[in-house]
Amino acid sequence: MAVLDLLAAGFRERPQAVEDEFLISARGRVLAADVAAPGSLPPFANSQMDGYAVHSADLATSGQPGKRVELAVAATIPAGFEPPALVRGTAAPIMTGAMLPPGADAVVPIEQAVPDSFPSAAGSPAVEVLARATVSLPAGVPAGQYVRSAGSDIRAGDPALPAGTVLGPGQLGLLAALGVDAVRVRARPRVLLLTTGDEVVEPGLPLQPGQIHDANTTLLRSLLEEAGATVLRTRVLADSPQEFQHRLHEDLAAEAPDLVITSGGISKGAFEVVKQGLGREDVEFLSVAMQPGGPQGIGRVAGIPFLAFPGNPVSCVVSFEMFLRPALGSVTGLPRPRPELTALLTAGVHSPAGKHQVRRGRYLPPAEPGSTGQVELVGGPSSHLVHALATSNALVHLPAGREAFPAGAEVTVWLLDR
Ligand SMILES: Nc1nc2c(c(=O)[nH]1)N[C@H]1C(S)=C(S)[C@@H](COP(=O)(O)OP(=O)(O)OC[C@H]3O[C@@H](n4cnc5c(N)ncnc54)[C@H](O)[C@@H]3O)O[C@H]1N2
Ligand code: MOO
Repeated sequence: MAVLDLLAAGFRERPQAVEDEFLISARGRVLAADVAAPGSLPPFANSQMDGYAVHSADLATSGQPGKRVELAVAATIPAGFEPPALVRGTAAPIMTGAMLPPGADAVVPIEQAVPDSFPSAAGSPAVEVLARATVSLPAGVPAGQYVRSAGSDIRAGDPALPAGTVLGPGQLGLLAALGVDAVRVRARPRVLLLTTGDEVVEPGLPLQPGQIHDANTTLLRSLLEEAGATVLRTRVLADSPQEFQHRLHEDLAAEAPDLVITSGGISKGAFEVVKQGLGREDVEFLSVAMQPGGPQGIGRVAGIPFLAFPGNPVSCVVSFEMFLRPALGSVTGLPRPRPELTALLTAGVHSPAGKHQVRRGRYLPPAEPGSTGQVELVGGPSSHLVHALATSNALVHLPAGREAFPAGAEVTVWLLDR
């Protein structure tokens, strides 16, 4: 809740909370305003089949079923042309998607005609091909048969998509069909992501003794982007509080983000760069009764929302999922991609009584739909276990106030792989 208040206030204060995005790069974005259809779909009555456009009255039933009618063949109507009116007593070869000629009110598929195929159009001028004297068609064709009438999908001016719609392929396809090439979407929260630690080295660079590769930047960037935020800048900063403070203020002055996230440097050691560097800022460092993700920092730096996550990679993930993802969802309008289920533990486990422990696990769906699945814990509770994280598909909640969870105990899991 504190994180949501912090983020929502900051995001609302930002002048550009919406932006225009071309359709081609709008997948996954959230519509900021209702979109009304600028035109109808289909825009004109057209044929649903390759066949003959007819006046249904010319094929009115006047005898037994199976009766056929011979009609004179009119000029062919390919897709993409505006045809002349259909003369009574004639049938015009028409292709799927081609505009129905004025007067025609039905289409007979080519399969029901005699002959039941069109001559090849290769090399012929489009509208003059397929000249044939007459065609035999079945009688008793109802008006409207195989006609896709104008506006039968959506009418001009009708609501197409409401504000708040998440733009997936179907929604983007509709907008494209309507001729819309850009949409107003909610702006993405912009994040400055700082990782700290003298021991932390970018992936790809060699390690000296005592050093480790930076997992947190990649983990947190991926989580942020998946949750609809954009990362303005990332940095790996050394354990110098002065340099940390200097760089942070420099970055904030260059381009103000909506949120700053740091990882590391906030617990009880001698070199807690974030804690020491922000001594005079409006940031509170606290200990949450959660494991991993116990040490946390929250506040504002130069008025900008600020969160400090602990340095262990799994602590970052758990902090993100518990505190930041719900708050980000509220400001972006994106749904939470973490289904919450109940599952039965495959083996018993102990958890510290005073803490909400979040373990990693593999969720196994139930054999019978409607019954409860199982979850098998992967790795131990320690927050450095990135391999265990990578081979898990769920976070497993062991709530505070209970120490023993026997095999078969019901627990809440959040699925990670959706
Ligand atoms: N005496 C105490 N020691 C510790 C406590 C405590 O309460 N008392 N809390 C422990 C817990 S829990 C955590 S979590 C960590 C949090 O410490 P910091 O936030 O200060 O993080 P660091 O010390 O900088 O790093 C912790 C750990 O994570 C590794 N790390 C840091 N950054 C990265 C990165 N970008 N990629 C991969 N790994 C990273 C770092 O090397 C450390 O191993 O404190 C405990 N200690
Ligand atoms: O709380 Mo720490 O985040 O266990 O690793």
